[in-house]
Amino acid sequence: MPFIVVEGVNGAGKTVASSKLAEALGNAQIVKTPMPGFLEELKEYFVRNQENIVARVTFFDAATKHTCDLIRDMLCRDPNRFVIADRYWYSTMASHLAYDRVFNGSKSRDEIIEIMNISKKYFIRPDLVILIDVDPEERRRRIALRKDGRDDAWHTENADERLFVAFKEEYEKVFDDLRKDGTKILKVNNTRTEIDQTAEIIRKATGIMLKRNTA
Ligand SMILES: Nc1ncnc2c1ncn2[C@@H]1O[C@H](COP(=O)(O)OP(=O)(O)O)[C@@H](O)[C@H]1O
Ligand SMILES: Cc1cn([C@H]2C[C@H](O)[C@@H](COP(=O)(O)OP(=O)(O)O)O2)c(=O)[nH]c1=O
Repeated sequence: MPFIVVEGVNGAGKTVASSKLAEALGNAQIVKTPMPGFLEELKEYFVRNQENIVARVTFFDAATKHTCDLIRDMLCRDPNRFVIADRYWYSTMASHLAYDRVFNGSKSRDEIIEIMNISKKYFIRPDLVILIDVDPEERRRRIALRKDGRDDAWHTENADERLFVAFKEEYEKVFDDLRKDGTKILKVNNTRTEIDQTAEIIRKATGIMLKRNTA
């Protein structure tokens, strides 16, 4: 039941890396958090809403649970299939703590952690979590190259480097906890490598860490 999560800030290269990894693994399916089509209008509302961070995190938590339920079904139907999640619980935790810090002076920090720790019990634990990192300048360059130029991690005109820095710092804390509970973590810096080089690093490391042949 191989379940892999790909995490990273927006523009890190999660989507590209997930599809390259799925290609290399063969029998693999990619899911997203939130899944396209999951309560889209509400998602748009909450993506714009930075004031009520507790309502926002509750929505994204439910979206993550929805993705998790799909993953469970997929893994039950075909135990040999790899499922790759482009964002998961860790995004929801880290992004909302970052939001709260930058926009609300960490007013709701304890509440976000409490909500997320309740929901954690319902989540399937991944076999491997891949964290893709990218330096700020390169991330800016890649975001600017996007068709609409939007920084879609935040979908907001208030998106700025403070959020990016806070998101990365919160990811680090989330990953410290993850390491303590024994989850396998692969950290890859995607700043100075070409897409195919990054894909190759991830393919090889995934094979070794999951003891699978990914050649
Ligand atoms: N190693 C790389 N070198 C150059 N461009 C990259 C690299 N990895 C990803 N990109 C580009 O950066 C952009 C963001 O990648 P994407 O996979 O959409 O990121 P994410 O899903 O994390 O937001 C895309 O245009 C992608 O083609
Ligand atoms: C999981 C999660 C995602 N998001 C955001 C990140 C994206 O902007 C959006 C997902 O929208 P989507 O357009 O589906 O993904 P992307 O643009 O990254 O390919 O949801 C949160 O704000 N909080 C969360 O907890």
